[in-house]
Amino acid sequence: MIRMRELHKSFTVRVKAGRFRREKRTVAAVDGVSLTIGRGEMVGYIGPNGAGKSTTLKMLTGVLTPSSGEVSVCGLTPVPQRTRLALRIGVVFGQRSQLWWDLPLRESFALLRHIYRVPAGDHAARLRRCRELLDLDEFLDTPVRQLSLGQRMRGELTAALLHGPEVLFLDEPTIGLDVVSKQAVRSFLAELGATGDVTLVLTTHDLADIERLCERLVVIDHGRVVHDGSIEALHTRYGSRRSLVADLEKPLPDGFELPGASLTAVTANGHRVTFTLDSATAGAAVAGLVAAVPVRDLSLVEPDIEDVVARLYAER
Ligand SMILES: Nc1ncnc2c1ncn2[C@@H]1O[C@H](COP(=O)(O)OP(=O)(O)OP(=O)(O)O)[C@@H](O)[C@H]1O
Repeated sequence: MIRMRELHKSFTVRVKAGRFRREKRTVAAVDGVSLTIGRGEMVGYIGPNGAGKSTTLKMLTGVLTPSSGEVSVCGLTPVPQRTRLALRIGVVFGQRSQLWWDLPLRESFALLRHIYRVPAGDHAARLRRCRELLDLDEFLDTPVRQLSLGQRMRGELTAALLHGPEVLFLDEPTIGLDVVSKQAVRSFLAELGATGDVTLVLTTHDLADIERLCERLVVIDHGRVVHDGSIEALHTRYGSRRSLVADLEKPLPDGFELPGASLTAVTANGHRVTFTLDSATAGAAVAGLVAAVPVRDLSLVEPDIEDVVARLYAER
């Protein structure tokens, strides 16, 4: 559905060199990305600020011409075949709007139907589904400029889907949304993905989006792919470990050691301890702990994707 081969995009920028001089410098925003994304995949495309995510999406959607390399989406070459491509893809850029600010949402949707020449029945069915799943009804007649960010984002998602695209590109779809709106958007996308009809490529700095939605995670840094695989593969590669958190009746005896685990945190009163499980199984660690000291409560904490991604970014 999406193919990139040795895709490059460079920008020429002028930088200050001395008091009066400016020098031309070339920034390789995307520096040899090769990826294939199949029909129905949900792919998280992440990376630190300036990594090249938006530039990649702009090349995939026909906004920017690549400096070199090949790109195809739905069998089309995005820039020269942009008009045909627009009928087959949906795009949501969190910071930009595709709606008409002065029109009520309902009228924006009606205009889009005409622009994309969507048969009335298909349009009505898709809109009905979005209204239900994204709770649009209470603000369908409000001009877009008066919508809250969360309401507008739900409108943007609907606008991107009304023509029935095969691929949906989302750039930071949950940025700035409150917890409830974020969950509404995520559940909606999860449901959309579950149908297997839409291929979804999502960039985000909110890793909860990825955990909830994407089986495949592509990490890009300095314009290059540094990881391509599942979240589990990322944990395995970076040696993420689970932790055992225990509330104790009294502090641990001096010099206490748990084989195969390391003590990583102790509260000031010594009553809450955290062990990272290196080679010990959770069962063995719990048994070792309860044999040494009376335990009030225990929990096992899965490795945090934020931690592993922070380590990956820091390493580079
Ligand atoms: N139009 C442009 N002109 C010059 N340089 C640009 C332009 N667009 C992007 N860049 C540069 O290309 C690099 C990649 O930018 P890009 O916007 O793709 O990053 P990003 O991964 O989307 O970052 P963020 O997470 O901050 O949105 C950056 O160094 C940026 O300054």
